[in-house]
Amino acid sequence: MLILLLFVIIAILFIVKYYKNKKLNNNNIEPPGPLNLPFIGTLYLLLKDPHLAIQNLSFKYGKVMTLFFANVKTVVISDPNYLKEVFVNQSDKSTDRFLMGTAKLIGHEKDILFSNGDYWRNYRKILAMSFQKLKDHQGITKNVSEEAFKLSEAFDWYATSGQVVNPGPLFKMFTLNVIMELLYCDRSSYDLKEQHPILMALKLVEESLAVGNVVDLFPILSSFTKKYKDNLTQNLEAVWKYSQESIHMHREKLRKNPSKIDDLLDLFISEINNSANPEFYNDEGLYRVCSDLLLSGTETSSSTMSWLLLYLINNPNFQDKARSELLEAAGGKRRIELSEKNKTPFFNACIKEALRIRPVGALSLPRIASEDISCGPYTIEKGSQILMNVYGLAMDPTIWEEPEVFNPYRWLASDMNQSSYAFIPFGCGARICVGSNLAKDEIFLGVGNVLLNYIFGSVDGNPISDKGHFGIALQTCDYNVKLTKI
Ligand code: HEM
Repeated sequence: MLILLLFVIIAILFIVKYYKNKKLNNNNIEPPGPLNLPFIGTLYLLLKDPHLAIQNLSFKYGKVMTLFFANVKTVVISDPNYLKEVFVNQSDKSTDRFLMGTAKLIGHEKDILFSNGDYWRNYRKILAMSFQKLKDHQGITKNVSEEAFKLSEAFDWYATSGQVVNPGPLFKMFTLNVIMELLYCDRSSYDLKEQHPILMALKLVEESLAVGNVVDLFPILSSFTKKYKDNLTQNLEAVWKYSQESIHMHREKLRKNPSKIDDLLDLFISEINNSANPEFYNDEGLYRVCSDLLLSGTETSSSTMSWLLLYLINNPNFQDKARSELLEAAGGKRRIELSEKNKTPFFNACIKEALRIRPVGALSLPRIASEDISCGPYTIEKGSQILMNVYGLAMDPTIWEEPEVFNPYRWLASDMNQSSYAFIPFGCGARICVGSNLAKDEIFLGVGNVLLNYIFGSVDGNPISDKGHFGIALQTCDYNVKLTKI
C-alpha cells in the first residue's frame, strides 16, 4: 500500500513538473532535453564526468538543450552561432551570473566573479584597466619572468637526484606566487613541505568548492552541511584578512608616493584614486577582488600548464620541436622572455591546442537569463541558468578535424577558418576572463622555461592518461614525470 502511495505521489509530481516546464509564454519553444525527474531533475545523467555526459547529451538533444540541476532549469549552448546570438547580440539579458549559495558565500555579491549589475560593471572596469596597464609595466612583468626562472630551478633537484616528480603542485606554487607577488608582495618557497598559511587556507576553500554544488542544489541538506559552510567561511576569512593587511600597506605607500607603482594592487588602487567616483570603491570590494584573483587565477593556469606538459610528454616530437624553437628564439640561452613570444609560433600553437583540447573551464561560469532570450528557434526562459559547452565545442567533429587529437599544427594552417566562438576557453561576451593575458603569459614563461632546461618523459615510457577529472576545474589526474637536465 505504502509503495503504491509513493508511486502515485511521484507520478503526480512528475506530471505537474512536465507540464509546468513545457509551458512557456507566447507559445515559445523550450530547448529539448532528457527526462526531468522530481527532486533530482536530470542530475541522474550527470553523476560522473559531467563535461563528458553533457557532450553526449548534446549529440542526442542538440546544440541548445535543457537540463535540470535538481530544480534549476539550465540551458546548455554548444553552437558558436548561438553563443554569439545569446552572449554578444543579447548581452543586456545574459551578462549576469547565476548565483547559488556558495558563490554568495564567497563574494557576498561584492566581488567581480560573483556580483552583478552596476557594482560588477564598475569594479570590472577598474580591474580590466589595471590588467591593461600591467601589460606595459616592464617592472611587474619582469617579476613573472623571474618567478618562471625559480620554477625551473625547483625542478633541478629532481633532475639531479633522478627522483620522479608530480609537476602539478610545482605549477600551482608558480601561479600562486605570481598572484601573491602581484597583490601581496609575498611569495612562498617551492619546498612543498613549507607551505605559506594562505596557501593552506586557499587549498581548503578549493576543496569546499568542489563539493559546493551538491550543497547548493539541495537546500534540504543545509542542516547537514553547516560544518562545510563554517569551514569555507573560516578559510575565506583568513584570505580576506590577509588581503586587508596588504591593501592597508599598499594604500599607505601610495599616499606617500602616488607614482610608486610596483604591482597589480598598486595599479588597481591608483586607478580607483584617479577614477571619476573613487568613493564608490571601498576596502570590502578590494579584498573580495583580491580573493577572486587567488581563486580564479591559480588553479586555472596551473592546470592548463599540467595539460600542456602532459601532451608534450605524450608527443615527444612536439616537445623536441618546441624546445628547439624556444632555444633559437632565446638566442641559445636557457631562459625565455615574453619579448621573444612572437618568435615561437609552434610553441604558441601548442599552448592554444592545450587550451582547446582540455579547457579547464569546461562549462565556463554560469550566467542567468535576466529576461527571455531567443536562441535560434528556441527561447531561454527568464531565470534559467545558462552554460557554455566549452568542452563540447572543442570536441565537435563538425568544427575540428580529429578533435580528440592533440595537433598544434591545426593552429598554423593558413586556411584555419574556425569561428572565434568555437574556441572559448576564457568564456565570451562581456564577462570574458579578465586575466586571460596574464594566464597566457604565465603558461608561456612557466612551461617554456622548464622545457628549455629539461627533457620530460613519463615514468614507464608509456603515454600518460589524458582522461582527467572534473573538480574545481577540468584537471589532469595526478601524474609523475622523470626529467633529464640539458
Ligand atoms: C588558463 C587560465 C584561465 C582560464 C581557462 C580561465 C577561464 C575563465 C572563464 C571560462 C571565465 C568565465 C567567463 C565568462 O563568464 O564568460 C573566467 C572569468 C574570470 N577569470 Fe579567468 N581563467 C584563467 C585564468 C585567470 C587568471 C590568471 C585570472 C586573474 C589573475 C583570472 C580571473 C578571472 C576573473 C576575475 C573572472 C571573472 C570575470 C567576470 O565575471 O567579469 N582568470 N575565467
